[in-house]
Amino acid sequence: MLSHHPTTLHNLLPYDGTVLYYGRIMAKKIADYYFNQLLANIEWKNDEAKMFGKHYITKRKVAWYGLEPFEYTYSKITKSALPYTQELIEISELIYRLTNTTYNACLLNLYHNGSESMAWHSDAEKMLKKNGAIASISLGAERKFSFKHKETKEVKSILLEHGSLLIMQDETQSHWLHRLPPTTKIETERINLTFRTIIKEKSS
Ligand SMILES: O=C(O)CCC(=O)C(=O)O
Ligand SMILES: [Fe+2]
Repeated sequence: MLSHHPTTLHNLLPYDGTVLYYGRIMAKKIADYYFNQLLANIEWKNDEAKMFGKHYITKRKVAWYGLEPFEYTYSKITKSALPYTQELIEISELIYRLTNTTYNACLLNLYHNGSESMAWHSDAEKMLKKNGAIASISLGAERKFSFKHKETKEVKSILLEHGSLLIMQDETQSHWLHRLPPTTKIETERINLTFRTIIKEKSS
């Protein structure tokens, strides 16, 4: 079920990148189903980070899955991807049907409530395909999501609905930061899936 025809999608960003919000791409019942399945079946771990020689553990939980056991380094911690679960296979097929784009890995985040957030960053790690698209699926609590231009500091925000799809593509990661701001208004969980394309390192 596609709520918006692709030709009616408009770019949320005024320049230097493309962010397309597809809105809710599945019925509420289906979104509820995936939320519950992912909550139960994903190997959620507390995110760890090393900064200035200190070791931090976040309340937010994360998981890393892929079509191959890709190693992914974020917050200076390297993890090997687990094989896609049935739900990840189905959701990636749904994204393919809507956008005609494929991905080979998925980073998952579990925010227990509005106090858990993600700080300003861009997803431009070396192992990610340069200017490759990132497909973001949101399930559970509706949260605000913001973009900030690295030079002009212009901010654009959007509400990410239950069962929705957002695509970040083109130069977005080079010119814009994004974040999931904390909020005191949300007391329930949100799951986010970002499908990405990992490039294999050339063997020398
Ligand atoms: O939770 C979100 O919507 C965004 C997560 C994100 O930006 C990331 O995992 O890189
Ligand atoms: Fe991100």
